[in-house]
Formats: sequence, structure tokens, C-alpha cells
Amino acid sequence: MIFSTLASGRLLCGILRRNFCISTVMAVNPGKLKYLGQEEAQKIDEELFTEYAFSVDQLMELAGYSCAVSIAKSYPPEKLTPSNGAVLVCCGPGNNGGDGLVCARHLKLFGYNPSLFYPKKPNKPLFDNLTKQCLGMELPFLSEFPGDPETLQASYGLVVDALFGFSFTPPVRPAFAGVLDTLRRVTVPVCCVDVPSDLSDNQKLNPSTKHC
Ligand SMILES: NC(=O)C1=CN([C@@H]2O[C@H](COP(=O)(O)OP(=O)(O)OC[C@H]3O[C@@H](n4cnc5c(N)ncnc54)[C@H](O)[C@@H]3O)[C@@H](O)[C@H]2O)[C@H](O)CC1
Repeated sequence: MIFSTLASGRLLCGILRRNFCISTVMAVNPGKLKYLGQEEAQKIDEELFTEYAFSVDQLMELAGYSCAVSIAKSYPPEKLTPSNGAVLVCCGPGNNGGDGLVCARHLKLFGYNPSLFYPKKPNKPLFDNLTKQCLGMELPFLSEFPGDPETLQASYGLVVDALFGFSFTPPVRPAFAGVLDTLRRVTVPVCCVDVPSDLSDNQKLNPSTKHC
């Protein structure tokens, strides 16, 4: 699990490291943690697909599950304010968003009350299925994003940022600009899948941002 402050540059926790190495490394010595750059992580993903024949579904399930486990270890539901374990999972239009849908499902099983904000679902079976699974677990999908930080944190004790991962190309387009702006200003923990979605704009990173 990684929870550390970002200094500079685009850092990335790759699927391989996240699922196969991190928990071991962190259990032994957090100082030995190694961050992957965008290109390095993409190469590892490519290797997992080609050389080891993993499917996207498999990797996504591992990624989302790992994030839920990390969150449960660091922010147990009973320690969140408000105390009902309410979590807002913000999902973007790519695979990073898919990780978020998986994460939400596992968070529910871990005793949280996740709600999803998923404004741009791709029209592909993978995302249809992940959405169906969340609906089947009665996870609410918000029709609108809570407009300001105060409204958001009155209802949710933690945010999962699964908006963009290693394929994000700045600057953010208007459809998501307001969402990122609000996430920069909330004071509740923001746990990011892979990288904070506004990492290209380091000066404005929310100090409460964590990444897993
Ligand atoms: N390698 C894999 O297949 C896996 C990756 N995992 C996770 O997926 C992300 C990377 O996924 P990808 O679909 O390549 O991209 P993103 O989710 O980062 O986003 C692409 C999505 O975002 C749109 N977009 C890009 N730039 C902008 C912008 N400036 N403004 C608005 N929108 C933007 C773009 O059009 C696409 O729709 C990786 O980080 C992992 O988290 C899985 O874990 C499993 C396998």
C-alpha cells in the first residue's frame, strides 16, 4: 500500500508493483518503495498482457480490490466523519474508472457505503458488466456531482479518485474540470487510484491527497 506525499513529476503505481510487490515491500521497509514513471508502468502492463496473458478484467479486479484493501487499512469506516462510512467514488471514462467501480464494490463488502459518480461510461461490455455489478449491490450512482467541497464533505468521509490514470493528457477537458477543482479543495481524505488525476498540476495538489 502506498500513502505518501508527491513531490514532483508524474509518478505511477503500476498494476504489477501494486499487486505483487508493494504489500511485501511496505510490510518490510516503506523506504524501499519505488515509484514507476508513466512509460515504465505502461510497459509493465503491456508485458502482463502479452507475456503473461493476463486479461484487463483480471488486472482491473486486482487493482480495484487492492485499493479497497488499502483504504480499509488506512481509513476504517468507523473512523470516517460522517460516521456512516459514506464514500464517494469518482470514476472516469477509461480503465482507471473501471478500477474505481471494482473498488466501490469491495468497499461495500468491507462495510462502507459507497456512492458512485460516473458521468461518462464507455459503451463496452466490460464497463456495462462492472456497472451492473455495482447496481446489483445497490450502490447509488449520482446524477450530479456535489458542486462544492462543503456539500461533498457534509455527506462523504472519503473520496476515491478513479478519474484518470496513466493515459491522462493535460489540460483537463471542461467536463471534468469542475470535479477536479472540487477534489483539490476538499479536506476529507482523497485516495487516488494510481495517481491523483490532477498530478500534472502539482502546485494545486490537495494536501490530503493519498494515492494507492
Ligand atoms: N493497462 C490496462 O489496460 C489496465 C489499466 N488499469 C488502469 O487503467 C488506467 C489507464 O487506463 P486508460 O483507459 O488507458 O486511461 P485512463 O483511465 O487514464 O483515462 C483515459 C480516458 O481519459 C480521457 N482523457 C484523457 N485525457 C483527458 C483530459 N485531459 N481531459 C478529459 N479526459 C481525458 C480519455 O479520452 C480516455 O477516455 C491505469 O492508470 C490503471 O488505473 C487497470 O487497472 C487494469 C488494466
